[in-house]
Parts: sequence; structure tokens; C-alpha cells
Amino acid sequence: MNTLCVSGGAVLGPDHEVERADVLVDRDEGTILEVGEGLNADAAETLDASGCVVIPGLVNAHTHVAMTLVRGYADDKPLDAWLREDIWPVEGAFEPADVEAGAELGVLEMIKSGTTAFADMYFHVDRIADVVERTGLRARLGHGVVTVGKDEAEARADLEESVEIAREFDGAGGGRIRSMVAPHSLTTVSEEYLREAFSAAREIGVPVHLHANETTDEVEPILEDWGMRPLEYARKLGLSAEDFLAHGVHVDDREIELLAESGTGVIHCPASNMKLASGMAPVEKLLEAGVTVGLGTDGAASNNDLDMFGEMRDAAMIGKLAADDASAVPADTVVRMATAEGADAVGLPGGRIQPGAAADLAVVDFEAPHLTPRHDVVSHLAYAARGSDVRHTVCDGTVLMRDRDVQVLDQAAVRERASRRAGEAIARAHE
Ligand SMILES: CSC[C@H]1O[C@@H](n2cnc3c(O)ncnc32)[C@H](O)[C@@H]1O
Ligand SMILES: [Zn+2]
Repeated sequence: MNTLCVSGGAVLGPDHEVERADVLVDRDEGTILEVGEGLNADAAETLDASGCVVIPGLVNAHTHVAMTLVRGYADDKPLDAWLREDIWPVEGAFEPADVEAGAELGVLEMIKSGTTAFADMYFHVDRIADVVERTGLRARLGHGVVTVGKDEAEARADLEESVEIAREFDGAGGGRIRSMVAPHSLTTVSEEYLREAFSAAREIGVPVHLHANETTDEVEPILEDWGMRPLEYARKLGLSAEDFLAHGVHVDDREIELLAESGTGVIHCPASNMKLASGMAPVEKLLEAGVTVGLGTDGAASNNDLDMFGEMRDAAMIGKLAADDASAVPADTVVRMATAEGADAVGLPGGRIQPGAAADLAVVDFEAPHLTPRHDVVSHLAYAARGSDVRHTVCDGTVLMRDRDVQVLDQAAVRERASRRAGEAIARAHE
């Protein structure tokens, strides 16, 4: 059999027990065959994990990967001004090759920090899918629809593109790519098109993913226009168990109940929420109600990186502040949010190291001063580890990074192209 063995390390199991074990992977099927000691005898390929802890590949459950191009371009503004004054004008000047260059840079950064799956809402999605296909990650991709401020023909074309992309790319990349219909938010897409987005997604059999309740500015207009809270409105439009929303910062108790009833996932983006001063999501309350909560970086321009270790730490910290309780959103919980819960929320495989599961792994080098002494591996993963501690990254049974050497992209070329394309797009936006 065509196997890969990750040997000599400790393994973070599905119940977060940490035991000395090898992980034997079927490279053809992309699944885990066995977890236990002494498995590397006949493996076709081995990865040394001595001094390391093997964890499930991290799941970045909400991002806009090509926004790496605008990282550091505009900071220190609230969401609405930041998007309208800075980000949207530059994105308006992006060519398909810019999105491809930004996606390559984002994927490089994710592979280097142990992320093996991501959910992405953007445009020129065919270029993002191409990058995912050639680099070996797993992704759920959708074309983001905005209809407000557009005439009827433009609005319809945008929705139709999202539906077409969802049809075309679901199952692409040998099944590593899944799709979604992605209305940008409840206030940037009109009711008519939101209804169509939900019904098209149901017909294709894919989720709807949207930004929701991110700032108070998104809550007030819906209360005024529809006389109900945004998630009551979304529920009436068709929000269901397969769907997942980003942010959920300003949700009241009734909306939390509604999310628990509908089974809709929430993707918490703590760094973005702090940087844009959007607010503190009630994560502990959401979890207590039984809502599936994943973690996302959001785009690199509001974060400003795609490192899910930083996101775990931020989630734990702000979760405690929001609950006014140091025991809220503990280490174990944020590690689950970045792995199994995130995978479940976006409907991708992965997130657990057990036989039969997807062979999506990150091997974290624990022989570092900031990870010493090793009292508690889960604590270190949440509070002390960094993306740069990841030694190997494996997705779908394929080694994407070995000893910090990314096998699937030329790092220097990716950086050079992204920098050049970012500069040219910004220059065009200012013409
Ligand atoms: C239409 S494609 C997606 C769209 O979303 C924009 N975006 C980036 N970050 C956020 C955020 O935190 N809230 C809402 N929208 C965001 C991005 O710039 C793209 O235009
Ligand atoms: Zn976003």
C-alpha cells in the first residue's frame, strides 16, 4: 500500500488526549489508516515527528485569501469606512491574475502555519480554485455577491455568477474543493437576491455563507426595515443547518437560541473584530447554547496575518473578556474551534486524528523555549505556539511542507509576484 508514516511524535487525539504514537496514512485515499506505536516499518514515505506533537490540520473557517495583497495598505479604521474608502476601490482594480497572486501568497502563509483547509468568499474564484487545486489544500469557495448600489442587470449577474461558481466547483480538485453560495451580508444584498441565494444553494446542495451581525450598523437597518433582528430575518429567508455565518458579534439571546435551533454554524473572527473595533462576540454563550463555532482569520487586511495559532489565542483572550470570566473559552475549546468544530461548521472533512478521518495534519515542533516546560500540550497550542512552530504540513495524505520547506510553491516567486501585483493594483486604483 502507498503509505506515509508520521513517526516518533506525540499525537493529539479526538478527545484531546496526548499520547506517544505514529500516524499511518493511505496516500492514495488521503485518509488515516492507523494511529499507534511502531507503524513506520514499510511506509513508502516518512516524516520525522520526534520532539513534535501531531495535531489535526487547522481550519481557517472564514477568510478572503487574496486580501493578502492589501495587508498593511489601510489600517486603524472601522469596517464601513475601511471597506468603502480603502479596500473596495483597490479590489475594484484587481485583475484575475492579482487574485491568483494574492491567493498563492495566502495559501503559502497557511501551509507554513499548519492550516490545511479554509472557507473563502471572494471574486475571480476560478483563479483561487486553481491555486487550491495545484497546491493541495482543501477549501470551500464561494463568489461573494453584493447587490446594493448596482442596477438590476449588474445585481442579477453577480448573483448568477455566485450560483454558477457553486455549481461548477463543487467537488473540483479531486473532491478537495467544495463550494457555497456567498451573499456578502444581509445589508449589502437585497431581500429578493438573498431569497434566490438560499433557494439556489438548496437546489445545488451547498451551504450559504455570509457575514452577519458583525457591527451594530448591520443590525439597525434590518430592525428598522423589517422589524426583526437580522438572524430572524435570515431564518425567514432560509438560513439552515448546512449554512454558516461569519462574525455573529451583535447577536441577542433570541438569535443565539435561533442559531442553536437551526444548527447554523458561526465563525468567530476575534482579531478582525478587535482591529475594526466591531465588538466582542458572545462566544461562551453561543457554545453554552450548543452552537457550532469555528474560527477564522477574516482577510489578512483586518488581522493582519493568516496564522490560526494567533486566532486561537485571541479567541481565548477576548472570550474571557466578553464573558467577564477567566474560565470562559478555555484552551481546549479554542483548539476544537480551530480543528473539528471549524471543519464541521463549514462542512469539510478533517479536524480529527483517528482511523478513517482525512489525513490533514500539522506537525508542531515543541522543542522551542516558548513551549517549555511541556506541562500541558493543549495549553501551549492555544496560548504559546505560533504558526512558525509548524514543522510539516500534510493535506489529503500529501506532504505540502517538509521541515519548513514548502513543496508545492516557490516561496520567493510567490512573494515577488504578489508584491508587484499589489503595487500595480493600488497604482491603478489611484489613477
Ligand atoms: C464580495 S467578496 C467579499 C468581500 O468582503 C470584504 N470584506 C473583507 N473583510 C470583511 C469584513 O470583516 N466584513 C465584511 N466584508 C469584508 C472584502 O473586502 C470583499 O470585498
Ligand atoms: Zn469576512
